[in-house]
Amino acid sequence: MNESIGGYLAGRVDLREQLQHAERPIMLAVAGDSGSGKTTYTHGIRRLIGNDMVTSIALDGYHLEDRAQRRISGRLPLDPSANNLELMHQHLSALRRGEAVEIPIYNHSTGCFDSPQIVRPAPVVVVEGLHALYDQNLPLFDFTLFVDSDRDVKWRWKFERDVYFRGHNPSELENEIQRRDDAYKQWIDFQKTSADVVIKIHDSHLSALAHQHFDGSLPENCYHMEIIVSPTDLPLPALNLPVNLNGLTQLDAQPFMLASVPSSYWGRKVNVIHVDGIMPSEAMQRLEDEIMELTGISAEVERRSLIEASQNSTMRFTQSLVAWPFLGRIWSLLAESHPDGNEEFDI
Ligand SMILES: Nc1ncnc2c1ncn2[C@@H]1O[C@H](COP(=O)(O)OP(=O)(O)OP(=O)(O)O)[C@@H](O)[C@H]1O
Ligand SMILES: O=C(CO)[C@H](O)[C@H](O)COP(=O)(O)O
Repeated sequence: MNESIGGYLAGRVDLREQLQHAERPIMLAVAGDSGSGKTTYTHGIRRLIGNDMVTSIALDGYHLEDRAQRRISGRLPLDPSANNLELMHQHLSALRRGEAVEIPIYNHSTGCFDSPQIVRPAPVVVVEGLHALYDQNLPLFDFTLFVDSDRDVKWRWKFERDVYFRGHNPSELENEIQRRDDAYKQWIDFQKTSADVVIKIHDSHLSALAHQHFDGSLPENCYHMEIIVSPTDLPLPALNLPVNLNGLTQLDAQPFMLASVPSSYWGRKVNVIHVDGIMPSEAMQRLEDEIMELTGISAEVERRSLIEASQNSTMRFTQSLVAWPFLGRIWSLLAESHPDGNEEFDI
């Protein structure tokens, strides 16, 4: 497989074209707590492959109770027995076979279930949910992610979003958030041990690295992110990140850190990529251009990049770091079946 991916990429095959002719969809699963950033951190995948190539499924539709029923029963949605995991598995299996499925929909604005919706799988299916990486589902996925935000960060995001956009009562939410801590440890957290990539998000560490006094200024939404990836020997193409070294010594130098640390994580060898501060936006743009060049979807992507220009460059960088090993997995699946990249592939 490793030799063939080089030949495959050398053939400069249009990734989108190949995915459209695939026998079955590529299945990506993202697990993590509510408000941890699952949708946010898979955004790079949508951006770099094209939204039209991706179907997203939220597993919240498989809750057995709506918000009002949960208020009475006292059950939390994190409890696996409060979800129809069997139906979820059947539906995910059908999607993997490329079949359309009528999936249940939970509406967070109303706290009620909407009518089920027919979902036809696009070439890439992104499955997001609390229990996405439960054992029975793992064989269905080609790539798995777990988003592991620090408690304080996660609850800050969740509280703000749930109160302003999901109509939650602040004091009820405060109560629920306390109760969710133990449930998270019991039923959700362990899924990180089987994920291909784990994203950890903490408040920025940069000021702690300063001598005597931190003199920089960090924007409000500045985080220290760790991307934990299993090292690969896939001969993926070089990706260059041009950083202007001169910029590091200028008066207006912005605080930024990038580090790669080989480590162990739950008995596995991993590389931990640390990102913190403000990534220079030209460097980010050049990196995205390189990825776009490789995936051959530039026109499509450029249009969307404009729409997303408001996102900060460090966030986009992290999204690309998450998307890159996923693209590597797709390339290796394609190469495995058709090293010359010319025929319909059968994965
Ligand atoms: N890096 C970030 N900076 C600022 N806000 C963020 C960041 N990541 C996520 N958020 C905010 O946190 C909230 C939750 O993020 P997101 O929707 O990605 O989480 P989720 O895990 O998909 O949530 P759920 O499963 O509950 O729908 C959003 O309002 C989002 O804007
Ligand atoms: O853990 C969750 C997954 O997102 C939500 O709390 C669950 O889906 C219920 O939603 P809501 O709190 O909006 O009623």
